[in-house]
Amino acid sequence: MRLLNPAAPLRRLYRYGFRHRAQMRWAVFCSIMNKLCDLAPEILIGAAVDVVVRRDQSFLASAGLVDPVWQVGLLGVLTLLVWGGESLFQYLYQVAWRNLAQTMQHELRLDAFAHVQKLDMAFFEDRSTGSLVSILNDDINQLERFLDDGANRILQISTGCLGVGAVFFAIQPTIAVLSMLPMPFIIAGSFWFQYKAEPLYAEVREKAGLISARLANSLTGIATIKSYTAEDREAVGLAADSDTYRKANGAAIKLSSAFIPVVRMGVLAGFMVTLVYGGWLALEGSLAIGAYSVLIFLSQRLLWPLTEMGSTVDLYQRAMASTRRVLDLIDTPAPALDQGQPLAVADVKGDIRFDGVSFAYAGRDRVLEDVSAHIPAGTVAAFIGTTGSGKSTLAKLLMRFYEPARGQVLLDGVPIATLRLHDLRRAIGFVSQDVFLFDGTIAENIAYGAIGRAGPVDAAEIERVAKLAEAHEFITSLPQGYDTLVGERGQKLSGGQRQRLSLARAILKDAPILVLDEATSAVDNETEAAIQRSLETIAIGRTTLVIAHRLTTIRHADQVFTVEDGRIACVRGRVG
Ligand SMILES: Nc1ncnc2c1ncn2[C@@H]1O[C@H](COP(=O)(O)OP(=O)(O)OP(=O)(O)O)[C@@H](O)[C@H]1O
Repeated sequence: MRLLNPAAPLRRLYRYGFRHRAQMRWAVFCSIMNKLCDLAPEILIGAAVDVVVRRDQSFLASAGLVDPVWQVGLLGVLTLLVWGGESLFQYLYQVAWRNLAQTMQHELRLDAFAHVQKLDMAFFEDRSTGSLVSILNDDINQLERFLDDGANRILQISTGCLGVGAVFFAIQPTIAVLSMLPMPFIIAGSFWFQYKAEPLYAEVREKAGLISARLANSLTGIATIKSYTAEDREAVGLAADSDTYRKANGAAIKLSSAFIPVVRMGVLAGFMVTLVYGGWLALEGSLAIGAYSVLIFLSQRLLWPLTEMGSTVDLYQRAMASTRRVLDLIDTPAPALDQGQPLAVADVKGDIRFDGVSFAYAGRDRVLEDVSAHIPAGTVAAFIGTTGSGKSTLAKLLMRFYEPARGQVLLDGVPIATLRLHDLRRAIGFVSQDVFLFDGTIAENIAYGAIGRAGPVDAAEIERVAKLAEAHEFITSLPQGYDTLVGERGQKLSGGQRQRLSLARAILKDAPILVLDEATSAVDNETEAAIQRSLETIAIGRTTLVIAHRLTTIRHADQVFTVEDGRIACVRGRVG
């Protein structure tokens, strides 16, 4: 049962690529035809020897073509045809396999990425970005390497064995049986190798993922590394990870390198039988010289390709270890974004109710305990409280990044758990505590807020929301203005500038609910006061949740909820 396991990812891959089966069959056909054409010259050489030695007694003569000159002529034409056929099918199979590899790689990458985007937050918290990038990129590339060449090689080796075996049996069954005796051992050896190599390659891929994770982590935190002069420490960390990768590969290399010499000894045994026993038969006159030369040439073609089995199986194992990782990722259950009750954003009033909500992050103690809060439509609610008390968690539950363990969150009286996830999120403009900007221009980052909206966003609208977020002034003072590139994660901007762009983006979204989690914590008092004035206008007609530490931020709130240790400790009315 265990030995069948290595084929499982291949079967899964086949099922995955089933829609391309016509292309796969064509590629398989071309590979087989190429191999058959490739084997034919040896038979033609044998026939040529047969013609010149036995002339009008030759095999071709017995087939009806008596004149040796015509026999040689026919062999010439056949040689031309099979060489032409070999070249043609080589071209065709290469194009077919490579295109198939490109198509499947492209689709796998897109499907895997689309699926990863749907997975819930807890999934990402348990994995590093680097290791996911390694699956989405390196592992998918491994698959391309196998489909480019490995699949064709496996087919050609099998075709070679079957084709040559058939000719052997037709010419001299005893030699066929004897020379093929090592084959079961070689095939069993290949399975044994697969069995041994599978966990080794799985480990190699896992270690490769760890290196990617470390590199991504270190490069993201480069400023911290520099400020703590921790370059050497990071280099040591990478050296350790790289070393475990090297060692994991070392174990695989040891195994795969032993495979070819062992196979070669089996091959040699088969070849010796053909050479020596066939020679004796030819000397005795019971085997024609032409047939003997065909057997000698073909035994090479039969057995030597088996030495390639090692590298092919090696390539296969590496590819399957990667395929397993990619397909496992695709098979990870994800919440359905488009299931549930539809919600038209235009119909959302914005009445929010937390009803006896309790929640704990996976493996942690309770963060929220029986939280109940009602935020009527169109009002501003502020959440204050000590750091780590659970304020952001409330906002995340409203966004349904997580599901409560007990209780429920309701929007306009409907439990949000029953709503279509995408619709719910479209109804909320969310400025999270850790601002994230994409590598692109300022205008592109603001325009992100209009995704999903019909029609393009014009420059005037971007400018309008930037003004409301008090960002217009600093943007226009930059040499490229709205076309300024913000750098990865917006690192070419200050913290306060990033926050204002993130706010502008959320304002552009124009959602009936606005959640501001420490949205102005990094701007100065004067700018914040200006933003507050804008927010007062923006808040009209929508429900606003403000999470803040500064009292000035929540001055105009209709209600203030104080969160302490995961509970609502106090509710007050308007403070401003
Ligand atoms: N993804 C997570 N996994 C596990 N624990 C988490 C996670 N996010 C937050 N926590 C924990 O949950 C608790 C509440 O966090 P939360 O971010 O809601 O606090 P907060 O009140 O918004 O704090 P702050 O005012 O510092 O922003 C904290 O103890 C935190 O350590």
